[in-house]
Order: sequence, then structure tokens, then C-alpha cells
Amino acid sequence: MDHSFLFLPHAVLHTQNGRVAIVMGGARGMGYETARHLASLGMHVVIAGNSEEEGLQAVKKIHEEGSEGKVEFLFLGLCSLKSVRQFVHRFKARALTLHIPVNNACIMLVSEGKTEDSFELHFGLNYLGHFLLTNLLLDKLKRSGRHDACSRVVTMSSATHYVGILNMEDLHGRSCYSELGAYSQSKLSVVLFTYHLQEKLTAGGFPVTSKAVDPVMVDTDLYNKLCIPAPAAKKPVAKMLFRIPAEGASTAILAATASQLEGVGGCYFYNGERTESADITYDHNVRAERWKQSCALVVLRNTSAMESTLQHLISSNISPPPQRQF
Ligand SMILES: NC(=O)c1ccc[n+]([C@@H]2O[C@H](COP(=O)([O-])OP(=O)(O)OC[C@H]3O[C@@H](n4cnc5c(N)ncnc54)[C@H](O)[C@@H]3O)[C@@H](O)[C@H]2O)c1
Repeated sequence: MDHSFLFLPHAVLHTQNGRVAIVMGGARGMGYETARHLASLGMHVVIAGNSEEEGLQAVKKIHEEGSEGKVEFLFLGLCSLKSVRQFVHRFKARALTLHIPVNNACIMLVSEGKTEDSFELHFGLNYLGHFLLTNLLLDKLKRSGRHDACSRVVTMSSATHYVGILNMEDLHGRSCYSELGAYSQSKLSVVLFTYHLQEKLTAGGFPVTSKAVDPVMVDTDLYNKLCIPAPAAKKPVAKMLFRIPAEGASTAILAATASQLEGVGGCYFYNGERTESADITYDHNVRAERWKQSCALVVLRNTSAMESTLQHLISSNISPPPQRQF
């Protein structure tokens, strides 16, 4: 059965029975709308997030709507690489397949701070957390995909990536921290990651694609912390300028499920259409360098070796090795 899609009438979305998705940050905002829609298409959806209360509420709401797919919550704290590894371990213990990870969780424009592993907050959560998570899930994605029905990695970027500056020597912006600089660097990094991942998957002949998504400006909690001179004007202004979350989520849903995008990867979607990303994202050497650097930062050499180490660490109740300090 095909489903019509209110916000993207040209998209052909087939039912997704038997497919499994994980939506990072799926308890609210666009993540919630994505989880809700994927479940309505019959997918088994895992909402991954750092608030159990919010996550369980989201699951309840989706169940109450009578979605066709199964929905559940699993804890994931993206500010901690240990939590990312534990999440992967718990997910794999479920012996489910995996077709669609939606790398959607984020923070934006927060004051200078560090993750549990001492990375700058935007860089650590928006980028490195999803980088490690995706890498640890790749074996599942490769096994679950088929060449006529690929697994699809969907990663949320933002138009701010166009003004992002990569500073490989000063990832944490310690010499001159700016909230916008930190957010935009994290969103540029996810595009580099998306394209480099596709290059590796294509070279290996794996049935997995990787796409970056820019949902345009959407009225979500992401803007709650912004300092607005007249707070009373915030809602009416937001209504005029921003889209609603269900509309914003439509591009991620399209990237995750649309039949016309089968086998399409290594590209950037804005507002439902494929478009060009920043020039630097097409530079293979920059992408390869950032990938190598990220592997070192999350202590990831090769996925299968990493997994067996992880199994060992978790079963012996030992914490993973300390991360490098920068
Ligand atoms: N809203 C916009 O205008 C806009 C524009 C461009 C791109 N985006 C991107 O879209 C995505 C979704 O944004 P949104 O607007 O729905 O934001 P939101 O604030 O509504 O949702 C963010 C989600 O991330 C989760 N999250 C935050 N910290 C976490 C942590 N430490 N561990 C696990 N989960 C955590 C939150 O719980 C929440 O579910 C983001 O990647 C954002 O960068 C949003």
C-alpha cells in the first residue's frame, strides 16, 4: 500500500513492514514527528534519547494514535561515548535487524561546555556521538540491507553548515569560542561524515546509503534558549517564519523511505529536494582527514574489533578506555 504524504505530495512512500528504525532524539520536535510517521508506515521504531520520561510519553502518544508499527524507547545519552556504546550493546542484545538510523538529536547555540569525554558540547553530541553510534551499527545495517531495499543512514544537518569553519587544530574553539561557530562546525562535520561514509559503503559494495538532511527552519524547542528581546512576540513570529515540526520532518522521512530515492546516497536534501552542500564537503581529502581524526577521538579502529572489546568491557563491568583530552 502507498501512503500519500501531506507535506511532500510527490513522494512515494510504501509501507515499511518488517523494517526497523532508530530515531535519535525521537521524543520531541522533528525526531518525534519522524518516529511517528515511520511507525504509521508499519516500521518498528526505537526512540533513542536521554530522557526516559519524555521518551516513554512519546511512545505512549504514538501507540494511542494506533500506529501500525511497534514503538519503544531505549536510553541514549549522546554526551557520553560510554552511553553510546552501552546503547549499541543493548540494541544488539535485542537481535533486531536495523534499516534506518536517523541521526537527529542535537543541541544548538549553548554556552561553552564539555561532554563527559571532554569534547566541546556541539562537536561531541551533534557530531562525534552520532559518528560513533553509526559506525558501531554499520555491521547491522550492512546485514539488514538488500540491493533493492538498502538500509539508509539519515543524518540531520542544517543550513548553518554553509558558514561552518573546520578548525582541525582547535576543534573545541578554545582560542575563540562562539556558539554559532561550534554549532555550524558540528553540522558541517556531519555532512563530511555522510559523504565519506557513502564513499566507503559504495567501495565495499554494501547495500547501505547515507544522506544528509536540512529541514529548513522549524519551530521546535531548539530555539527555547535563544535570547529574544520580546518573548511575547516569539510565538507569532515563529508561526510566520518557521515551519511546524511535522512539515520539517518531511525531508528526513523522504530520505528514509521514499521509493524514488532507493540506492541514492552521498548527497544533501533541503526542503524535500536534492541540493548542493558547501564546496568543502566535496573535497575527498578533507573528508578523509576528518574521518581519520574522528576515529582517533572516539577510539575506533575497526568496528568488529571495537565490538568485541566492548562486549568484553561490558561483561566484565569495566569502563571503556579514557578518551584523549584536548
Ligand atoms: N529546528 C530547526 O529549525 C532546525 C533547522 C536545521 C536543522 N535542524 C536539525 O534538526 C534536528 C532536530 O532538531 P529539532 O529542531 O527537532 O530540535 P529539538 O530540540 O526539538 O530536538 C532535539 C532532540 O535531541 C535530543 N537530545 C538533546 N540532547 C541529547 C543527548 N545528550 N542525548 C540524546 N538526545 C539528546 C532531545 O531530547 C530532542 O529529542 C537537529 O539535528 C537540528 O540540528 C533543526
